[in-house]
Amino acid sequence: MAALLEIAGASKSFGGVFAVADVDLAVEAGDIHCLIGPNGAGKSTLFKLVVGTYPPTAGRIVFKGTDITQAKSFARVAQGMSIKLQAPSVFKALTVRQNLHIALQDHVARHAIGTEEDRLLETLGLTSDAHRPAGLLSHGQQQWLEIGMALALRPVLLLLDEPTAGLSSDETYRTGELVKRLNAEGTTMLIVEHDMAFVRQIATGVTVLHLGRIFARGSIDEIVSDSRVAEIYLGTPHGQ
Ligand SMILES: Nc1ncnc2c1ncn2[C@@H]1O[C@H](COP(=O)(O)OP(=O)(O)OP(=O)(O)O)[C@@H](O)[C@H]1O
Repeated sequence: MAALLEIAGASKSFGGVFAVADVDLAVEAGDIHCLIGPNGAGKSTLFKLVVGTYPPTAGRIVFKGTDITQAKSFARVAQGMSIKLQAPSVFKALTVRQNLHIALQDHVARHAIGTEEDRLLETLGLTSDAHRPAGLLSHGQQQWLEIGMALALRPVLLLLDEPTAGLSSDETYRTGELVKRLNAEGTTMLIVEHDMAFVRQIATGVTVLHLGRIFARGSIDEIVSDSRVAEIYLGTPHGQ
């Protein structure tokens, strides 16, 4: 069976400099696939090709068997793709429930919104915070709320860009448990991440990008025991 997401020979150049070069990557339904690599490796650019921020310079992106290489972002979302970007963008003055309401109102029948809000609050562990302004939540809780807003679309593929950035180790662990719970409920994930303990907690497969190209791929154990991978991290702020 074809992969849920297939990236084939994808490249993206900015003024002749390749940020992503000839990348092949398949994400199977049910995967939690983590994309790692040193600063400037091309992770964010590859993500942007998947979500349609811009088209690739070359190559193809196929989602659920449909070529979406030239499709606009909204069309990709309509087909079941959802993304949570790194920078939090919750409405801080509104309550947690109101934030979820806004995310849900275009996707769920009006009479079912309350039930869906309750379900998401429970999933996110935010039931007791439902009536608090989102701006008063901890940074971790705001990240979870944003994941909840991305889930309002009931995506089959959820893309998370560094979901643990700025989180405490406890919040990071809880984010990992949330990711695994969502995956068990049927959401496939592609996650850009730097925190290797988090990657170990969640990943079913790992791809390492370096200088825009696929450098290594495998299980987390294969990746962390690969001395070539250790070498490309040496001297970077994210050295593990
Ligand atoms: N819009 C752009 N215009 C020009 N160059 C860009 C643009 N976006 C990315 N680049 C370059 O492409 C390369 C890859 O950048 P990218 O942000 O994709 O890497 P990354 O792996 O996400 O890095 P980080 O972990 O630091 O976020 C870098 O050299 C970057 O400077």
